[in-house]
Amino acid sequence: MITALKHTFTEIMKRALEEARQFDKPVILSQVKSLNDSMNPLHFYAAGERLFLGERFYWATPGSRFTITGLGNECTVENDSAESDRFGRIESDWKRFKKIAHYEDGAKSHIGTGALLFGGFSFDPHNRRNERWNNYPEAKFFLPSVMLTVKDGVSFLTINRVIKPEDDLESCSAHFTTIANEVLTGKASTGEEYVNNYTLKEADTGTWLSAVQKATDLIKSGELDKVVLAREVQLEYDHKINIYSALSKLQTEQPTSFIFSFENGRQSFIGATPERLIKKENSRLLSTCLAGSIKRGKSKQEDTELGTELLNDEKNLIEHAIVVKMIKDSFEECCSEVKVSDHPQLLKTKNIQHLYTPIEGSMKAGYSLLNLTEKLHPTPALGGYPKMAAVEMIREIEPMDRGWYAGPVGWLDAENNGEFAVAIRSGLIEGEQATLFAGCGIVAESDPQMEYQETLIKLKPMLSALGGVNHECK
Ligand SMILES: C=C(O[C@H]1C=CC=C(C(=O)O)[C@@H]1O)C(=O)O
Ligand SMILES: [Mg+2]
Repeated sequence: MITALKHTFTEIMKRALEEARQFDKPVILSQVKSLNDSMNPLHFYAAGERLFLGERFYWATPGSRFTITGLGNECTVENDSAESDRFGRIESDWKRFKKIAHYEDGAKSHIGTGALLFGGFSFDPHNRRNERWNNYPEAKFFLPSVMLTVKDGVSFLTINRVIKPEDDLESCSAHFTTIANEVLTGKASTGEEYVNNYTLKEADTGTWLSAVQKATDLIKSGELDKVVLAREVQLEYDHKINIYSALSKLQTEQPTSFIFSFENGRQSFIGATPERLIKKENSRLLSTCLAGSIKRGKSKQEDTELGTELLNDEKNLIEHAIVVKMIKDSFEECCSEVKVSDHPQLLKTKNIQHLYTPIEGSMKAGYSLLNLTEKLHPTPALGGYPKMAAVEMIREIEPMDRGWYAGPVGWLDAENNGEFAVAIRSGLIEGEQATLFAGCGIVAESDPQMEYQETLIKLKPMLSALGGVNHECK
């Protein structure tokens, strides 16, 4: 529970220290201020490089209406459990912390301020591991040292400290003062603008096409209804990739998507995903069924015609309906007042149009955000249907390790409100190298070459953000 008290911050710190000593357990103390001048969240991210390189995150909802930017890591909540309890363990480890928040300068408790965890989950803990994902375990979250939350143009600064029984008042107090001084005066270094010289490698294209063919055969023989198969491409630059510049481009070019970055040591996992998995605001739950795709038109008229074609295309409608059914069934189990429309709409991003059905409900007692995340993941937009058969088929025939691609990425706060998106249209970046991922829902009517073309469109947002928009994959 967050406790907001009208005491001076020193008194609150003393109380947090006493509690830590009395129960011999760390206490999270959060100081939240509302800022008079709004801050640019990406500049804040860039300014954090000097002190917090390797421990930063960024999250922006479509249109940047809500952003959280975290710097530093007060504590990591993680597990490498291959069992289904990896979600529940994050929740119980997080609940175990006593949290005390102090809201200053008229700031009130807002969802997404105060103590908050940001991170994500891998797609499939049972899949083989590629060593590039070594620092991304099955579940990993950071409690930032300092965080900027911007909601509808209003900025809040949260400073967190994990207070341990052996801490003293002076060092705690110095932590809050130093961080506030550093981040409010720090200058953003946005890095070098680069000329994009890179080479692109597509691994296993033939293997992927055969996998799609095999999947359609198995679907036709009745083994399952749908499976999502993904592939990866590797980019090698002649300079270090500028993450700030990539995030800025994603933000400008993909305004209908969630923009995220999880910087973890020397690697950053970033992307612009149009697909929300789950959002919880008090008892209100929202999810998005997004599956079925077509390219954008070159003219307005062609774009509308393509959209109409998608809305009436049987193969894509089947791909979409399987997702709606699964999410609706899960919502009906966990929610009252489930609302879902009978027909999909179109969701357009810069490069692609999708079939889109939002779904909402009022969460029943006994469920939680991470509960729902576990229940939904992977939806048939990322895994397939039935779930287990699809995930097993992916393990068997997809020629790669997805790591965190297509897994849930997002945040939860002290009240267990929060939001997760599915980490598609994404890439893992380290130094001069990037690995980008894209997948497609395969149903009986799928044609391998058409699905391959669909992956090319899905790679475009990240290729463009990294400066390679005109590259045509083979
Ligand atoms: C798996 C991906 O997209 C999913 C989300 C929307 C549409 C999809 C499709 O039409 O195939 C995919 O299910 C991806 O972008 O890597
Ligand atoms: Mg598709």
